[in-house]
Amino acid sequence: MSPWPFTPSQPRDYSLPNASWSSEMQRLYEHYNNLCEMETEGGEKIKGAWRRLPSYNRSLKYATGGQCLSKLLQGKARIFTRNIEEQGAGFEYVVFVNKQEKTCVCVFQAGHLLEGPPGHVHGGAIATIIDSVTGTHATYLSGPVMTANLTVNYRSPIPLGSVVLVHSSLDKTEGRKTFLSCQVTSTDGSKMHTEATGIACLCPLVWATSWDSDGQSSRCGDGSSYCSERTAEAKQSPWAVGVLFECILFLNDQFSKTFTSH
Ligand SMILES: CCCCCCCC/C=C\CCCCCCCC(=O)SCCNC(=O)CCNC(=O)[C@H](O)C(C)(C)COP(=O)(O)OP(=O)(O)OC[C@H]1O[C@@H](n2cnc3c(N)ncnc32)[C@H](O)[C@@H]1OP(=O)(O)O
Repeated sequence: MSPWPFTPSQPRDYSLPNASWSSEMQRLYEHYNNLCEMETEGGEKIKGAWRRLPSYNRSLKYATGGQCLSKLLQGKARIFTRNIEEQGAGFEYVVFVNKQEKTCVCVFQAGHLLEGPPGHVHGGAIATIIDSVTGTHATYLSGPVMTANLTVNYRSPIPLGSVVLVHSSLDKTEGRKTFLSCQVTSTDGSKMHTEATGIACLCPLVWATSWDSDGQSSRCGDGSSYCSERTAEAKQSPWAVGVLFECILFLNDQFSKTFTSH
């Protein structure tokens, strides 16, 4: 037993296979997982182009937020796509990212609780998985973001219980904004189910704190008054500096837990 009473228990990683996964889901998981590790001619294992991102049912329990921040946090909060206990009933998915190509793919199996039209997946559930994938992809590329815009075109219905691929790709970055495109296709790529575009906006605090002491931004360098105003505001009041500091620690912690730990 740990001598430190606040050591968090190891959270369940929902991106790993479970008994509800169909053979197609399992096959695609293994396909992308194999691309995460390569074998050299000498038989040595090295990192591949792809990475599997772990996924948890809550973001805050495992955070190291301080006193001010913890007052703002919701103890009962759960990640929307991971809040159904029954395996296979809701969103079963795993996200892989390709750093070099700046692309991202999610293998998604839609459970029976996601029904919209009879026997098919609800449009809101489809938008949710797209938002989660593009949001995760943008966070991986740019840092913690909020979705500012999501435009969805539904092309053909997704049968309930089926497995589909959700592809996300980077179109461009512009200041605080990351522009992404997303397609939901059948697993053999022959059928287009849904197409979407989205704009993810870097969280204001992270943006503001990316300014150096000389007022130059490490991210945009366009002299935006937004950033310098926020930084100046934060510097004026001591409590704000505390909260700001805790938020930076928290975001940094979330980011590293999600994207750099395995
Ligand atoms: C807390 C983060 C924790 C991160 C943890 C990381 C771990 C990741 C782990 C697991 C990932 C799970 C993944 C889930 C992902 C889900 C994502 C969501 O569903 S987010 C919820 C839905 N989204 C909202 O509720 C946003 C509500 N909107 C806002 O808060 C603001 O509007 C915000 C922050 C988006 C922008 O507001 P402003 O006041 O900061 O800045 P302004 O000046 O208004 O906009 C900045 C730029 O963006 C453009 N912009 C804003 N909204 C736009 C829009 N709708 N369309 C086009 N452009 C827009 C503006 O024109 C401006 O552009 P110019 O810099 O001037 O070029």
